[in-house]
Amino acid sequence: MDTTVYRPLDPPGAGGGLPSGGAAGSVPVTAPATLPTEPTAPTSVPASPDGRVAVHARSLSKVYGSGGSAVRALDAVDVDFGAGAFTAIMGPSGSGKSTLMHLLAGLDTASSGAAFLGQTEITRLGDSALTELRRDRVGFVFQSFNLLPMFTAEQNILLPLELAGVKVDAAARDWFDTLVSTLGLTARLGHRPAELSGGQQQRVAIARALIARPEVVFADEPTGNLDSRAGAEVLSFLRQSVRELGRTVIMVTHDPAAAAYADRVVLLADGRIAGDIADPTPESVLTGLDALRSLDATVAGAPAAPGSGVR
Ligand SMILES: Nc1ncnc2c1ncn2[C@@H]1O[C@H](COP(=O)(O)OP(=O)(O)OP(=O)(O)O)[C@@H](O)[C@H]1O
Repeated sequence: MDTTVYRPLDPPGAGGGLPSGGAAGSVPVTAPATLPTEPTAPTSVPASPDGRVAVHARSLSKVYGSGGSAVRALDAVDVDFGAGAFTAIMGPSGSGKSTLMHLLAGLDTASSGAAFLGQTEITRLGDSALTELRRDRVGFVFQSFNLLPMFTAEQNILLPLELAGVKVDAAARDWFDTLVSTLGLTARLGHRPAELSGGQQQRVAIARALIARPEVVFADEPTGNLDSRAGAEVLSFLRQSVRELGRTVIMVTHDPAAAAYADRVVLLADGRIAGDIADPTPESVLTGLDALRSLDATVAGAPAAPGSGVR
C-alpha cells in the first residue's frame, strides 16, 4: 500500500491545493488551526503503531533575522513523532530540518507556536529548565560523535549519569551491559575514542545517548562521517534500540538509504511539512523527494533541474 502523502507547497498567500498535474497519488493534508495540548495527528500517517506520541509541534515557526533579511526557516509546522518509533526527517537543503530538530530538542527558541516533549511545552521553558530537560529527558547523537577524548568508552557512556548525579546501581549497570552488548562494545570499553574506529565511536555515542533512558534520542546526520558499512551498522543499532529496547529516535538525514531504516519519514520543504512516508524504502523516499522537487518547480513556475535542491 502506498501510504505516502504529499502536502502541496503553497505559494505565499495562496489558499492551498495541489497544482493540477501534481504528484501522482497526492493526498492533500489539512492541518489543525488551533494549538491543542493533546496531539491530534496532523498528517494521515500514524506517528506510531499504537498511537503514542513522544514529541509534537503545533504551528511551530522560526524566523531568523528581521526586516528584509528575515528568513522563515519553519512555517507553522504541525507534526507528531511517535513514541517507540524511529522517524527520519528529510528534505532539500535549507528546508528547515536542523531548525525543526533544534526546536524540538530545546536547543533553540521558537518565534511562535508550540513544541511539546510528552506533556511538557518546551517552547515555554526558560534556560535552566531547558538545560535540565536536555540533560534528563533527551539524548543526542551528532555527526561528529562529540566524545571526550581523555575518557575511555565506558567513561564516555556513563557520563550523562554522572552529570545528572545518578548513582550507577545494579539496574543502571544491567542497562549499561545491555547497551554495550547490543552495540558490540564489550571488548572496547577501556579504549579512548582515538583508539576506536569511526563506527565504534558513533556506537559509543549512541550508548551514551541511551544510558539515561531518555524519552527521545535526536540523531543529526549520525552516519555523515562514516563509510557505508559502518553507517549501516549504526543505523541497524538505532533501529534495534527502537524495536528491541523500546526507545524513541528522531533522525535528520540526507540519505534515502539511511531514512529507509526508519519506521516513517517526515518530509520538509520550504519550512513546512510536505509529506509523510510510512514503512519507507530507499525507492519510496527517493520518489517522495522527487515529488517535492517537481511540486517546488511547479510552484516556482520553472522546470525541475535533475538533482537540484535535494541532498
Ligand atoms: N542562524 C541562522 N541565521 C539565519 N538563517 C538561518 C540560520 N540557521 C538557518 N538559517 C536558514 O534557515 C533555513 C533552514 O535552515 P536549516 O539549517 O534548518 O535547513 P536544513 O534543512 O537543515 O539544511 P541542510 O540540509 O543544508 O543542513 C535556511 O534558509 C537557512 O539558511
